Amino acid sequence: MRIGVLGLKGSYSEKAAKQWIAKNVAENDNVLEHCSDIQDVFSMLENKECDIGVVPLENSIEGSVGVTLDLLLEKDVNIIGETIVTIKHCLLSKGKEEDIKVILSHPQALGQCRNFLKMTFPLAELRTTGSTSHAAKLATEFEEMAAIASPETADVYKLDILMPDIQDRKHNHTRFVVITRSETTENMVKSLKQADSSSPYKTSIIVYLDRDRPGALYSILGEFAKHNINLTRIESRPSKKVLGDYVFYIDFEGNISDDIIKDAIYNIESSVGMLKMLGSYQEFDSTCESN
Ligand SMILES: O=C(O)C(=O)C[C@]1(C(=O)O)C=C[C@@H](O)C=C1
Repeated sequence: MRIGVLGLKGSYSEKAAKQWIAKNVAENDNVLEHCSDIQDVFSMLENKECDIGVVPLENSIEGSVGVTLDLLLEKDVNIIGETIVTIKHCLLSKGKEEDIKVILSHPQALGQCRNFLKMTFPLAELRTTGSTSHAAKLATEFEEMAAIASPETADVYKLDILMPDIQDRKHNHTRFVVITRSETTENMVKSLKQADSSSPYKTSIIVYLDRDRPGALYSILGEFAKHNINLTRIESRPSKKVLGDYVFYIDFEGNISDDIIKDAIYNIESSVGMLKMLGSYQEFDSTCESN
């Protein structure tokens, strides 16, 4: 299987992909296709240059990854899995702490270390890169550059860990989703390792209300309440049509093959402008977390 991941060798997305493959993919001849940014993962998938893609969706400190949310709506893809990676950012460089003038990383990682950067390197220039591993690779070129990336990345690019654990909160987790082209979803899901029946399912949808009216969102949420379906996440994103117009990303417990879920979706679909079914997939099981 060809798996599109964000970033060069050593990125957190690569770690997420390996973690998910180990649990869910039976075949051994898997090839990781390293993409320079999140758009590239979606494009490679669309162009059939990979079979699945692994992209970051949300982080416990910085929140949603907007570009992933937008592309989940725009592209003809489904979610077939999720995984959560513990993020431990380090400051990596081949120079010394006092020499650092430029700090590079993915915008999400810079955001997760915002207070650290302001307190410790108030004068450093911050530059964004497509991934944390790309930042690490660039930092190998100049002693005055440092990258924010994982400790494993230090080994890959032969950089020193100047400071470990620099994110602003002790606990830092990123949730990644595994995506496929819609036309291959069914076969792809069939080819995965036999699911452990005890692990619960989760379903993700995107809803556009179309017409702003009192109680529109309330009536959608009411369907979930009426069917006793537990929501795990709700997030709004601009529709990009006019200011103040939103699409809603909703995750909830249950599988689209369950009758109560089908029933709730049927009722919601008939009262909204658009409903995109992203997919039902097994919830990440934190009891088997490997990192
Ligand atoms: O740059 C990477 O290593 C990534 O996999 C991207 C990413 C993200 O977009 O959230 C993944 C995990 C961390 O939260 C920081 C960056």
